[in-house]
Amino acid sequence: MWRNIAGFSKAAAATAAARTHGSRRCLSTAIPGPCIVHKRGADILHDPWFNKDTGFPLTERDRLGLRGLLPPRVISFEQQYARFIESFRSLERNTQGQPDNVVSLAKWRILNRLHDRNETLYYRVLIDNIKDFAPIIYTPTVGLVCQNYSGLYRRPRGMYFSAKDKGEMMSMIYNWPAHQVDMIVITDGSRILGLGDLGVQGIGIPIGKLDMYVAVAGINPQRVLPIMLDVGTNNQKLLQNPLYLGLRQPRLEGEEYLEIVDEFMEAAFTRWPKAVVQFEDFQAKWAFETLDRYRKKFCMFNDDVQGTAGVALAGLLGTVRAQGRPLSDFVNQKIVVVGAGSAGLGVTKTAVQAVARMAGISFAEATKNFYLIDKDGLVTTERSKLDPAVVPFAKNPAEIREGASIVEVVKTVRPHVLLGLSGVGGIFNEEVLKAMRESDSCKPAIFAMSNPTLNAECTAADAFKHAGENIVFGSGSPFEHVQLENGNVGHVNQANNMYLFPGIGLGTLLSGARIVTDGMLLAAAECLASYMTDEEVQKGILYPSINNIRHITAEVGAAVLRAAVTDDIVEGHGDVGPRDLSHMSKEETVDYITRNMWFPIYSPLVHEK
Ligand SMILES: NC(=O)c1ccc[n+]([C@@H]2O[C@H](COP(=O)([O-])OP(=O)(O)OC[C@H]3O[C@@H](n4cnc5c(N)ncnc54)[C@H](O)[C@@H]3O)[C@@H](O)[C@H]2O)c1
Ligand SMILES: O=C(O)C[C@H](O)C(=O)O
Ligand SMILES: [Mg+2]
Repeated sequence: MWRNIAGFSKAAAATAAARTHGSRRCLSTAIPGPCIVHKRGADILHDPWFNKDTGFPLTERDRLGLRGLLPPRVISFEQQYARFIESFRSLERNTQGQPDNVVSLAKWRILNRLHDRNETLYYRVLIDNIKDFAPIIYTPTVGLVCQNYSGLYRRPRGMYFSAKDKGEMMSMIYNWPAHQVDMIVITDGSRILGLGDLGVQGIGIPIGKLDMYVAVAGINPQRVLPIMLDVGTNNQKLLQNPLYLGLRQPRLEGEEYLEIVDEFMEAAFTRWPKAVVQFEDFQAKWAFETLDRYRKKFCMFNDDVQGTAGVALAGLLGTVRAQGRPLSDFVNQKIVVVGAGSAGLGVTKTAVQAVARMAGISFAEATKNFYLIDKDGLVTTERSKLDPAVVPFAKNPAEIREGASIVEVVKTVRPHVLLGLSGVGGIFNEEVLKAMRESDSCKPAIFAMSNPTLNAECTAADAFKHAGENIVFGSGSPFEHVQLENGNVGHVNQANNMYLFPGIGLGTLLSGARIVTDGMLLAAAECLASYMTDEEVQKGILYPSINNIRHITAEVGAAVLRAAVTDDIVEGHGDVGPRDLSHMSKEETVDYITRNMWFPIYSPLVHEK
């Protein structure tokens, strides 16, 4: 058992993955409540939310005017499920030996077609097979999907607001057919994973993140909304592509840009005042600017800045535990962060704050053991035109020279941790990794957090091969565990914000918090950091298996909710008021959260005109 960084909450939650159920649209009951539908016949078959395909029982076929529109035999949900899994496995067999990209896109297509047809079955196969399917609907395949989006596009999903819609958004928002929206993920496509500016094609990211919200956090899929804010693109290849589906103009800048985002935020919160908005994959300058601009005004957070920071902090604390040292030793860890963008700066700032808090020193003093490297090398005070956001972390050039390379910094500093958020594949090369063998840590940690796979700073196999078999390893995209020469298995952690953003959104939503506070974000990180047992952490396992992600998400959601109560910003959710929330014990909060997580099962459909 260990105490967390703030020292106020208790350690490791049980890791047993409690399956969390909650019936469709009603709270968890053994028999699902009926679902009111305002359409009949073929219209129902074409609505993926209501459609049960061959699963419609005969009585429902009668009631809903479906008789004759389906083959006569009724197939059970379990049979439909098995049928889909079999077609997926057969696709795997039939594409063996084909290039990875071709196989990945084929898998994405088959899942996407199911999503378009039958949401209940889609989310059920996602939940039950999250380890296999997350890499398809999320990183890395989602990156490939975004790159090829204009060609893959078949039917719309989510909403598109473009620079041409200025002045119209307040009415456009009412075009969205669902009455209630709980979770919105928005991007402007300007920094999609490590793939750069993909313009309108970046819509794949909000779709993938919201799929995770449904599968992992149990957000009702009828209440999620992916948003693309198309303000143009600076990607010349896209601008020249005749099939490109976005605005063919350079990106708006300055006030013109902010006016578009302002207008969207006003429109969205006017229609759905209780929604939570997640900003995703905005280029650094707009990520920071919009976070500053909206975080006190709207219920929003930036996943790349804040979600990533929490996951990285949990990983950094886990690294200290993996060394067999007390958590208080975190203040002595030397940490090199490569990449000073929205993610790298968010991580560095949060980790420095944690050191300052633990050691009882100022933020400035706490930066001593942190080294920040960007595309021009080590950031020092000598650099001309220093970005104000990196100023607090700039080193004295007397310690190491301005612009020093990664390998130079690693050799000089002998860091405990080397963490990459640069978006540049392979920059933790053999020389850099070998230099980590001289680390002052008995268990050096390497986090290659950039996505997708080809943009990772190094592969898992190379990290264990060159940096040594005793390292702790984390990567943003999944890699296979590594068979080590010493007979052990080199564990690969997926250091990805997917372990936090679903719980942050869920806890915020179910508390009815007006805003997302630092206290809520810290609680999320602490919950993740304390989730693993000492025994697991000693083996280099810092995060739960993705198979347990629904469980950790409920725990994170509860931690976020309780922090919101502490910060006195909750307004309640549905029938549950702020007083009810504040009287819940920790266990009751987890129970409240899990009972409100949607779970895909067919409900009886009842037609109403
Ligand atoms: N694992 C996760 O959960 C997670 C979360 C957020 C972002 N990311 C990944 O992190 C990467 C960066 O995201 P971001 O939003 O910070 O991007 P960004 O564009 O804001 O920042 C990139 C940073 O990397 C630096 N850089 C570029 N080339 C470099 C080089 N050769 N050497 C050293 N530094 C270099 C840039 O100067 C910049 O500071 C992306 O690949 C993204 O997918 C991962
Ligand atoms: O999308 C991910 O997989 C993580 C992160 O948000 C990223 O931008 O890379
Ligand atoms: Mg992101």
